[in-house]
Amino acid sequence: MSKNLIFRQLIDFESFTYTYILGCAKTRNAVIIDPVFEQAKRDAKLAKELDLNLIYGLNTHVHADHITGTSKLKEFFPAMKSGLSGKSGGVADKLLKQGDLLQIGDIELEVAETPGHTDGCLTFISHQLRAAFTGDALLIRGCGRTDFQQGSSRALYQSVHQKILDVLPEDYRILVGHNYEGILESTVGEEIKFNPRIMKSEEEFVKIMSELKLAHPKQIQQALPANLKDGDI
Ligand SMILES: N[C@@H](CCC(=O)N[C@@H](CSS)C(=O)NCC(=O)O)C(=O)O
Ligand SMILES: [Fe+2]
Repeated sequence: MSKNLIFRQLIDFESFTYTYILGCAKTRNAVIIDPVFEQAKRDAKLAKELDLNLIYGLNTHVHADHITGTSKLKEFFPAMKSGLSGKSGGVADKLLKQGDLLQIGDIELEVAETPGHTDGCLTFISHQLRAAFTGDALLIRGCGRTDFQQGSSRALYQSVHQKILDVLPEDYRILVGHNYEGILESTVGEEIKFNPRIMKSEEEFVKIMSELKLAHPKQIQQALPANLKDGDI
């Protein structure tokens, strides 16, 4: 990892959400990706202890299973700008799209649109960290469900292949939105070799996804309306 980067992964044990802080060691500016409302105090305390100034709070998508911490974090970092896909239907300080580059001190974060789990899913790519923050589009040995929020299995299949697995080097880290089995991260090469859903043909993938039959997330009724307003509850 580049010496100029500060990187932390945090977990919310209620929703098994991973939150990431990526900071520039020189300017001390930092971004937080997918923070959770109930963990905002913890995240802000850690950022301050690391002498980091959160300038962006990004959401990979409008989460269905927890309320985002982006609005709450502004109580601790009033100048922080939230970011969300312009195609999500939600509000944020910065509406992001394919190809946007976010500058965080000396760190650059590239925005890739990866719809399918929701129509406004984004993946954030850091070439300095050699990592992709995939949200729920690509999970470790899995992928996001496609049965609500304008989900589309075909769109997800194309997104994950065309924007992540077919184009990024095999050593790039895959930093996901959730893992329910305690696995922290993966790599592009590992997912190409072992992902049992996405490495099938598109037709097989569509069938697998239609047969998942998962229960809806417990917090979906509160989470969706709150997250469309940036977690401002
Ligand atoms: N049981 C959890 C929700 C589990 C779930 O639906 N996870 C989502 C990501 S959060 S939108 C998903 O896409 N899962 C795919 C999979 O294969 O597990 C709860 O009640 O919150
Ligand atoms: Fe999700």
